[in-house]
Amino acid sequence: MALNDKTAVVTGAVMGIGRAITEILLRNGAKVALLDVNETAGKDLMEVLEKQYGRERTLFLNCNVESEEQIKAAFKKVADAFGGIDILCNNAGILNESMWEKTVSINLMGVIRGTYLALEHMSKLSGGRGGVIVNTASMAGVGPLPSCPVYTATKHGVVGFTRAMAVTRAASTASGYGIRFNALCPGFVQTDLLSTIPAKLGKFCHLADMTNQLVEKIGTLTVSDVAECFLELVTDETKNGEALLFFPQGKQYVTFPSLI
Ligand SMILES: NC(=O)C1=CN([C@@H]2O[C@H](COP(=O)(O)OP(=O)(O)OC[C@H]3O[C@@H](n4cnc5c(N)ncnc54)[C@H](O)[C@@H]3O)[C@@H](O)[C@H]2O)C=CC1
Ligand SMILES: CC/C=C\C[C@H](O)/C=C/C=C\C=C\C=C\C(=O)[C@@H](O)C/C=C\CCC(=O)O
Repeated sequence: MALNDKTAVVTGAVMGIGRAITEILLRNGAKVALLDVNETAGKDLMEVLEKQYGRERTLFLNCNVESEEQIKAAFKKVADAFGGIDILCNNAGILNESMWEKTVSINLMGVIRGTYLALEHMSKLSGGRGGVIVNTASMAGVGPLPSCPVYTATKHGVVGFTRAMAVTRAASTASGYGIRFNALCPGFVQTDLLSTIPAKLGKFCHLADMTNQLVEKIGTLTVSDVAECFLELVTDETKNGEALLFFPQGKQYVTFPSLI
Protein backbone atom coordinates (compact mmCIF):
# COMPACT_ATOMS: atom_id res chain seq x y z
CA MET A 1 0.00 0.00 0.00
CA ALA A 2 1.58 3.29 -1.10
CA LEU A 3 1.04 6.13 1.35
CA ASN A 4 1.16 9.04 -1.04
CA ASP A 5 -1.93 11.19 -0.46
CA LYS A 6 -3.50 8.65 1.89
CA THR A 7 -5.20 10.06 4.98
CA ALA A 8 -4.17 8.77 8.39
CA VAL A 9 -5.48 9.32 11.91
CA VAL A 10 -3.19 8.73 14.89
CA THR A 11 -4.44 8.84 18.49
CA GLY A 12 -2.01 9.85 21.23
CA ALA A 13 -0.09 11.49 18.39
CA VAL A 14 1.66 14.32 20.19
CA MET A 15 4.27 12.52 22.28
CA GLY A 16 6.43 9.41 22.18
CA ILE A 17 5.48 6.58 19.83
CA GLY A 18 2.47 8.43 18.36
CA ARG A 19 4.64 11.35 17.32
CA ALA A 20 7.16 9.05 15.62
CA ILE A 21 4.33 7.26 13.79
CA THR A 22 2.91 10.62 12.71
CA GLU A 23 6.28 11.69 11.33
CA ILE A 24 6.95 8.48 9.41
CA LEU A 25 3.50 8.78 7.80
CA LEU A 26 4.25 12.38 6.78
CA ARG A 27 7.69 11.45 5.43
CA ASN A 28 6.04 8.82 3.26
CA GLY A 29 3.52 11.23 1.75
CA ALA A 30 0.38 10.74 3.88
CA LYS A 31 -1.77 13.48 5.38
CA VAL A 32 -2.10 13.02 9.13
CA ALA A 33 -4.69 14.02 11.72
CA LEU A 34 -3.19 14.11 15.19
CA LEU A 35 -5.70 13.33 17.96
CA ASP A 36 -4.55 13.93 21.52
CA VAL A 37 -5.61 15.39 24.88
CA ASN A 38 -2.47 17.51 25.15
CA GLU A 39 -3.63 20.63 23.32
CA THR A 40 -0.65 22.85 24.15
CA ALA A 41 1.95 20.36 22.95
CA GLY A 42 -0.32 19.46 20.03
CA LYS A 43 -0.47 23.03 18.75
CA ASP A 44 3.30 23.48 19.18
CA LEU A 45 3.93 20.25 17.27
CA MET A 46 1.59 21.34 14.48
CA GLU A 47 3.68 24.47 13.93
CA VAL A 48 6.82 22.36 13.61
CA LEU A 49 5.20 19.83 11.26
CA GLU A 50 3.58 22.50 9.09
CA LYS A 51 6.97 24.12 8.51
CA GLN A 52 8.53 20.78 7.65
CA TYR A 53 5.78 19.11 5.60
CA GLY A 54 3.47 21.93 4.44
CA ARG A 55 0.29 23.51 5.81
CA GLU A 56 -2.32 21.26 4.23
CA ARG A 57 -0.95 17.94 5.41
CA THR A 58 -1.60 17.98 9.16
CA LEU A 59 -4.53 18.64 11.44
CA PHE A 60 -4.47 18.65 15.25
CA LEU A 61 -7.70 17.81 17.06
CA ASN A 62 -8.14 17.85 20.81
CA CYS A 63 -9.71 14.44 21.38
CA ASN A 64 -9.93 12.12 24.36
CA VAL A 65 -10.30 8.49 23.28
CA GLU A 66 -12.46 7.92 26.36
CA SER A 67 -15.19 9.98 24.69
CA GLU A 68 -17.27 8.49 21.88
CA GLU A 69 -18.63 11.96 21.09
CA GLN A 70 -15.17 13.48 20.74
CA ILE A 71 -13.85 10.68 18.55
CA LYS A 72 -16.96 10.84 16.36
CA ALA A 73 -16.63 14.61 15.92
CA ALA A 74 -12.89 14.33 15.24
CA PHE A 75 -13.30 11.64 12.56
CA LYS A 76 -15.97 13.73 10.84
CA LYS A 77 -13.67 16.76 10.81
CA VAL A 78 -10.84 14.64 9.36
CA ALA A 79 -13.07 13.15 6.66
CA ASP A 80 -14.43 16.62 5.76
CA ALA A 81 -10.96 18.19 5.65
CA PHE A 82 -9.03 15.38 3.95
CA GLY A 83 -11.80 13.58 2.01
CA GLY A 84 -11.93 10.26 3.88
CA ILE A 85 -9.80 8.07 6.14
CA ASP A 86 -7.49 5.28 4.91
CA ILE A 87 -5.31 4.51 7.93
CA LEU A 88 -6.05 4.55 11.66
CA CYS A 89 -3.50 4.00 14.39
CA ASN A 90 -5.18 3.49 17.77
CA ASN A 91 -2.09 4.36 19.76
CA ALA A 92 -3.19 6.39 22.82
CA GLY A 93 -2.43 4.54 26.02
CA ILE A 94 -1.42 4.99 29.63
CA LEU A 95 0.15 2.84 32.32
CA ASN A 96 -1.39 3.47 35.73
CA GLU A 97 -2.17 0.47 37.92
CA SER A 98 -3.79 2.74 40.57
CA MET A 99 -6.28 4.16 38.07
CA TRP A 100 -7.10 0.78 36.62
CA GLU A 101 -10.57 1.62 35.31
CA LYS A 102 -9.17 4.59 33.39
CA THR A 103 -6.42 2.34 32.05
CA VAL A 104 -9.02 -0.09 30.70
CA SER A 105 -11.10 2.79 29.34
CA ILE A 106 -8.20 4.31 27.39
CA ASN A 107 -6.06 1.31 26.45
CA LEU A 108 -8.75 -1.22 25.52
CA MET A 109 -12.09 0.55 25.23
CA GLY A 110 -10.41 3.46 23.42
CA VAL A 111 -9.17 1.04 20.75
CA ILE A 112 -12.62 -0.52 20.37
CA ARG A 113 -14.35 2.90 20.27
CA GLY A 114 -11.88 4.20 17.72
CA THR A 115 -12.18 1.12 15.53
CA TYR A 116 -15.98 0.97 15.48
CA LEU A 117 -16.33 4.69 14.76
CA ALA A 118 -13.65 4.52 12.05
CA LEU A 119 -15.56 1.74 10.27
CA GLU A 120 -18.25 4.32 9.47
CA HIS A 121 -15.70 6.23 7.37
CA MET A 122 -13.35 3.47 6.22
CA SER A 123 -15.53 0.43 5.58
CA LYS A 124 -16.40 -0.32 1.98
CA LEU A 125 -19.83 -1.35 3.31
CA SER A 126 -20.53 2.25 4.30
CA GLY A 127 -19.03 3.99 1.29
CA GLY A 128 -15.42 4.14 2.52
CA ARG A 129 -12.33 3.10 0.59
CA GLY A 130 -11.13 0.37 2.99
CA GLY A 131 -7.63 0.63 4.41
CA VAL A 132 -5.72 -0.53 7.45
CA ILE A 133 -6.06 -0.19 11.23
CA VAL A 134 -2.97 -0.70 13.38
CA ASN A 135 -3.43 -0.91 17.14
CA THR A 136 -0.53 -0.21 19.48
CA ALA A 137 -0.52 -3.13 21.91
CA SER A 138 2.75 -4.14 23.58
CA MET A 139 5.00 -7.07 24.35
CA ALA A 140 2.74 -7.11 27.43
CA GLY A 141 -0.04 -8.11 25.00
CA VAL A 142 1.73 -11.40 24.43
CA GLY A 143 3.35 -12.16 27.81
CA PRO A 144 2.72 -10.94 31.37
CA LEU A 145 4.49 -7.79 32.48
CA PRO A 146 5.38 -8.23 36.16
CA SER A 147 3.95 -5.37 38.27
CA CYS A 148 1.34 -4.36 35.68
CA PRO A 149 -1.56 -6.84 35.61
CA VAL A 150 -4.19 -4.38 34.41
CA TYR A 151 -1.92 -2.90 31.74
CA THR A 152 -1.12 -6.49 30.69
CA ALA A 153 -4.83 -7.33 30.52
CA THR A 154 -5.60 -4.31 28.33
CA LYS A 155 -2.80 -5.14 25.91
CA HIS A 156 -3.81 -8.83 25.70
CA GLY A 157 -7.31 -7.45 24.99
CA VAL A 158 -6.01 -5.25 22.18
CA VAL A 159 -4.23 -8.21 20.57
CA GLY A 160 -7.37 -10.38 20.87
CA PHE A 161 -9.67 -7.66 19.53
CA THR A 162 -7.35 -6.98 16.59
CA ARG A 163 -7.09 -10.66 15.65
CA ALA A 164 -10.85 -11.20 15.97
CA MET A 165 -11.62 -8.17 13.78
CA ALA A 166 -9.18 -9.52 11.19
CA VAL A 167 -10.79 -12.97 11.22
CA THR A 168 -14.21 -11.36 10.87
CA ARG A 169 -12.96 -9.68 7.72
CA ALA A 170 -11.54 -12.88 6.31
CA ALA A 171 -14.41 -15.17 7.30
CA SER A 172 -17.48 -13.34 6.13
CA THR A 173 -18.54 -11.38 3.09
CA ALA A 174 -21.01 -9.63 5.41
CA SER A 175 -17.95 -8.07 7.01
CA GLY A 176 -16.46 -6.98 3.73
CA TYR A 177 -14.93 -3.87 5.24
CA GLY A 178 -11.87 -4.00 3.02
CA ILE A 179 -9.84 -3.16 6.10
CA ARG A 180 -6.79 -4.99 7.47
CA PHE A 181 -6.25 -5.09 11.24
CA ASN A 182 -2.81 -5.54 12.85
CA ALA A 183 -1.24 -5.05 16.29
CA LEU A 184 2.15 -3.62 17.20
CA CYS A 185 3.80 -5.35 20.16
CA PRO A 186 6.98 -3.48 21.08
CA GLY A 187 9.07 -4.22 24.15
CA PHE A 188 10.21 -1.29 26.30
CA VAL A 189 10.46 2.02 24.44
CA GLN A 190 12.20 5.22 25.57
CA THR A 191 9.23 7.53 26.21
CA ASP A 192 7.60 9.39 29.10
CA LEU A 193 5.42 6.34 29.77
CA LEU A 194 8.52 4.27 30.58
CA SER A 195 10.36 6.99 32.49
CA THR A 196 7.48 7.60 34.90
CA ILE A 197 7.65 4.02 36.18
CA PRO A 198 7.66 3.10 39.14
CA ALA A 199 5.33 5.92 40.28
CA LYS A 200 2.46 4.36 38.30
CA LEU A 201 2.63 0.82 39.71
CA GLY A 202 0.20 1.38 42.62
CA LYS A 203 -0.17 -1.66 44.83
CA PHE A 204 2.53 -3.45 42.80
CA CYS A 205 5.25 -0.87 43.49
CA HIS A 206 7.15 -3.50 45.49
CA LEU A 207 7.77 -5.21 42.11
CA ALA A 208 9.46 -2.15 40.60
CA ASP A 209 12.95 -3.67 40.91
CA MET A 210 11.83 -6.78 39.05
CA THR A 211 10.45 -4.62 36.27
CA ASN A 212 13.64 -2.55 36.11
CA GLN A 213 15.69 -5.75 35.88
CA LEU A 214 13.52 -6.86 32.97
CA VAL A 215 14.07 -3.50 31.24
CA GLU A 216 17.83 -3.93 31.71
CA LYS A 217 17.73 -7.52 30.49
CA ILE A 218 15.67 -6.83 27.36
CA GLY A 219 16.95 -3.30 26.67
CA THR A 220 14.98 -0.43 25.16
CA LEU A 221 13.80 0.50 21.69
CA THR A 222 13.63 3.99 20.21
CA VAL A 223 10.37 5.45 18.94
CA SER A 224 11.87 5.29 15.44
CA ASP A 225 12.20 1.49 15.76
CA VAL A 226 8.48 1.34 16.52
CA ALA A 227 7.59 3.64 13.62
CA GLU A 228 9.50 1.40 11.18
CA CYS A 229 7.51 -1.65 12.34
CA PHE A 230 4.27 0.35 12.07
CA LEU A 231 5.16 1.21 8.48
CA GLU A 232 5.70 -2.46 7.67
CA LEU A 233 2.23 -3.39 8.97
CA VAL A 234 0.64 -0.57 6.98
CA THR A 235 2.39 -1.05 3.66
CA ASP A 236 2.59 -4.85 3.45
CA GLU A 237 -0.85 -5.80 2.16
CA THR A 238 -0.31 -9.48 3.03
CA LYS A 239 -0.42 -8.60 6.74
CA ASN A 240 -3.82 -9.03 8.40
CA GLY A 241 -4.50 -10.26 11.94
CA GLU A 242 -0.81 -10.08 12.80
CA ALA A 243 0.79 -9.25 16.13
CA LEU A 244 4.30 -7.96 15.39
CA LEU A 245 6.51 -8.51 18.44
CA PHE A 246 9.84 -6.72 18.57
CA PHE A 247 12.52 -5.77 21.04
CA PRO A 248 16.21 -4.90 20.66
CA GLN A 249 17.22 -8.52 20.10
CA GLY A 250 14.82 -9.20 17.25
CA LYS A 251 11.43 -9.13 15.64
CA GLN A 252 8.84 -11.81 14.93
CA TYR A 253 5.26 -12.26 13.84
CA VAL A 254 3.68 -14.06 16.81
CA THR A 255 2.35 -17.54 16.11
CA PHE A 256 -0.63 -18.50 18.25
CA PRO A 257 -1.86 -22.06 18.86
CA SER A 258 -4.27 -23.34 16.23
CA LEU A 259 -7.50 -24.22 18.07
CA ILE A 260 -9.53 -25.92 15.34
N1 LIG B 1 6.82 3.24 26.13
C1 LIG B 1 6.79 1.90 26.09
O1 LIG B 1 7.67 1.22 26.66
C2 LIG B 1 5.71 1.21 25.35
C3 LIG B 1 4.49 1.81 25.05
N2 LIG B 1 3.53 1.08 24.40
C4 LIG B 1 2.25 1.68 24.06
O2 LIG B 1 2.46 2.71 23.11
C5 LIG B 1 1.43 3.69 23.19
C6 LIG B 1 2.05 5.07 23.29
O3 LIG B 1 2.83 5.08 24.46
P1 LIG B 1 4.06 6.09 24.68
O4 LIG B 1 4.35 6.82 23.45
O5 LIG B 1 5.10 5.33 25.37
O6 LIG B 1 3.39 7.06 25.75
P2 LIG B 1 3.56 8.65 26.01
O7 LIG B 1 3.05 8.84 27.38
O8 LIG B 1 4.92 9.08 25.65
O9 LIG B 1 2.54 9.30 24.95
C7 LIG B 1 1.18 9.02 25.02
C8 LIG B 1 0.41 10.06 24.25
O10 LIG B 1 -0.97 9.70 24.35
C9 LIG B 1 -1.72 10.85 24.75
N3 LIG B 1 -2.91 10.40 25.49
C10 LIG B 1 -2.97 9.91 26.75
N4 LIG B 1 -4.24 9.65 27.10
C11 LIG B 1 -5.00 9.98 26.03
C12 LIG B 1 -6.38 9.94 25.78
N5 LIG B 1 -7.26 9.56 26.72
N6 LIG B 1 -6.84 10.34 24.58
C13 LIG B 1 -5.98 10.79 23.62
N7 LIG B 1 -4.66 10.87 23.81
C14 LIG B 1 -4.17 10.47 25.01
C15 LIG B 1 -0.75 11.66 25.60
O11 LIG B 1 -1.14 13.02 25.70
C16 LIG B 1 0.54 11.45 24.82
O12 LIG B 1 0.67 12.40 23.78
C17 LIG B 1 0.59 3.29 24.39
O13 LIG B 1 -0.55 2.58 23.94
C18 LIG B 1 1.51 2.38 25.18
O14 LIG B 1 0.80 1.48 25.98
C19 LIG B 1 3.73 -0.20 23.99
C20 LIG B 1 4.89 -0.83 24.27
C21 LIG B 1 5.98 -0.17 24.95
C1 LIG C 1 7.17 -0.91 32.94
C2 LIG C 1 6.25 -0.80 31.81
C3 LIG C 1 6.77 -0.07 30.69
C4 LIG C 1 6.32 -0.11 29.47
C5 LIG C 1 5.14 -0.91 29.07
C6 LIG C 1 5.31 -1.42 27.72
O1 LIG C 1 4.12 -1.72 27.06
C7 LIG C 1 6.34 -2.48 27.60
C8 LIG C 1 6.22 -3.77 27.89
C9 LIG C 1 7.36 -4.61 27.69
C10 LIG C 1 7.60 -5.81 28.14
C11 LIG C 1 6.72 -6.89 28.42
C12 LIG C 1 7.20 -7.94 29.04
C13 LIG C 1 6.64 -9.25 29.01
C14 LIG C 1 7.25 -10.20 29.74
C15 LIG C 1 6.93 -11.59 29.64
O2 LIG C 1 6.52 -12.09 28.66
C16 LIG C 1 7.09 -12.45 30.81
O3 LIG C 1 6.97 -13.79 30.48
C17 LIG C 1 8.29 -12.23 31.64
C18 LIG C 1 7.96 -12.69 33.00
C19 LIG C 1 8.74 -12.56 34.04
C20 LIG C 1 10.07 -11.95 33.99
C21 LIG C 1 10.78 -12.16 35.28
C22 LIG C 1 12.17 -12.59 34.98
O4 LIG C 1 12.36 -13.78 34.74
O5 LIG C 1 13.05 -11.74 34.97
